[in-house]
Amino acid sequence: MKTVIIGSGSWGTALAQVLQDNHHDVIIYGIEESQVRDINENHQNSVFFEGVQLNPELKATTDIEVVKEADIVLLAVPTFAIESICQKIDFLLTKKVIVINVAKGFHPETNERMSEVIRRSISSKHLSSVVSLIGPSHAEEVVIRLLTSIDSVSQNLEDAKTVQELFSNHYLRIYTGNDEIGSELGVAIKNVMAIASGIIAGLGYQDNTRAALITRGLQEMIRFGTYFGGKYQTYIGLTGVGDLIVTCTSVHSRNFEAGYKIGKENDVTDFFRTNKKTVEGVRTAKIVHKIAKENNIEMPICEEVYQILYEGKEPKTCANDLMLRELKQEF
Ligand SMILES: NC(=O)C1=CN([C@@H]2O[C@H](COP(=O)(O)OP(=O)(O)OC[C@H]3O[C@@H](n4cnc5c(N)ncnc54)[C@H](O)[C@@H]3O)[C@@H](O)[C@H]2O)C=CC1
Ligand SMILES: O=C(CO)COP(=O)(O)O
Repeated sequence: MKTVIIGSGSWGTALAQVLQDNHHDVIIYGIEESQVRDINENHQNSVFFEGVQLNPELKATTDIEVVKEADIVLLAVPTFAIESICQKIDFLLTKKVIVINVAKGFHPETNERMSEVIRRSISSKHLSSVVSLIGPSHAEEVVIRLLTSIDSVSQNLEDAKTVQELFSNHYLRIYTGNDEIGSELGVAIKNVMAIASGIIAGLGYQDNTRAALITRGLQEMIRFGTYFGGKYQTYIGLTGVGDLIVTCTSVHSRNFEAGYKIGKENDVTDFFRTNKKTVEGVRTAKIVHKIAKENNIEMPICEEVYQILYEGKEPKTCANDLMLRELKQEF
């Protein structure tokens, strides 16, 4: 089975290396010629992983026609690019493929989850099923083969198992699941919580505050996810609390890093002026704000992050408002 990974960024490269380590037939398609050359000639992707030597067998190409040979296509591009890349490959696919999604967030205009976008954008004659391969996994750790566990989630459990077997090895353990809604909503919203976690760290708060944020953030994820049909159980798993912990506490998290800068400066202006990284939680905060409002779902932490990012509210004031809002029973 041949897998084509679309996207030569950090996660696409790390996951391609997993398949190469597992001796599967895999190639990366990238639009950045310099990254593709770096992988092929230097066995590095130095923009993302400074000083890391990749599996020397790993290959990349700038030729999109390579998807014609694919049995499995893994989309490792940011959420905003998923629809356009699906439309592009749909013209080229010659048979039914499993499409693996790893992006975390929503379509920027329609607010659909990633699996929904993919099913709408690739014709059924080319799509066997969509599998989301998601969970607590910083590419920086997977690429140096540090022990990691994530979920292979699909409405089609057989295809989820195929993906589980393909990627599992001594440093990456994959579980299967079929709660597509709960899992995809969980990994999207945790990015907003990671921004919040960075903000409180930037403001100078410490461990008590972070523990409170993670716990109450999880409650918001459960409230939102179960409202739309996600299972409660999913939120005590890898795509719930697991991914929430890793992004709220890790130095690798770009969402945390963004929040930290905003908290430290007590202002969002410079972040928007300078940021060039993929920080999915920024767009997700806007979408969650809209959906929560329309459906009357209480999301106080997400709402404060939205206010900071889009309404110019001062982070210090947000922290204060969260502490002093109406007192509640915990459950
Ligand atoms: N980096 C990580 O540790 C993890 C990332 N993710 C998710 O994976 C998704 C991708 O993120 P990263 O790889 O981290 O981002 P990245 O910023 O490291 O790389 C994104 C790559 O996508 C490419 N790209 C953008 N538009 C494209 C298009 N139309 N066609 C082909 N390539 C295109 C860019 O050239 C870049 O190489 C995000 O939704 C992220 O939340 C999920 C788990 C872990
Ligand atoms: O999703 C991730 C880890 O599970 C990556 O997090 P960041 O996008 O914040 O770097």
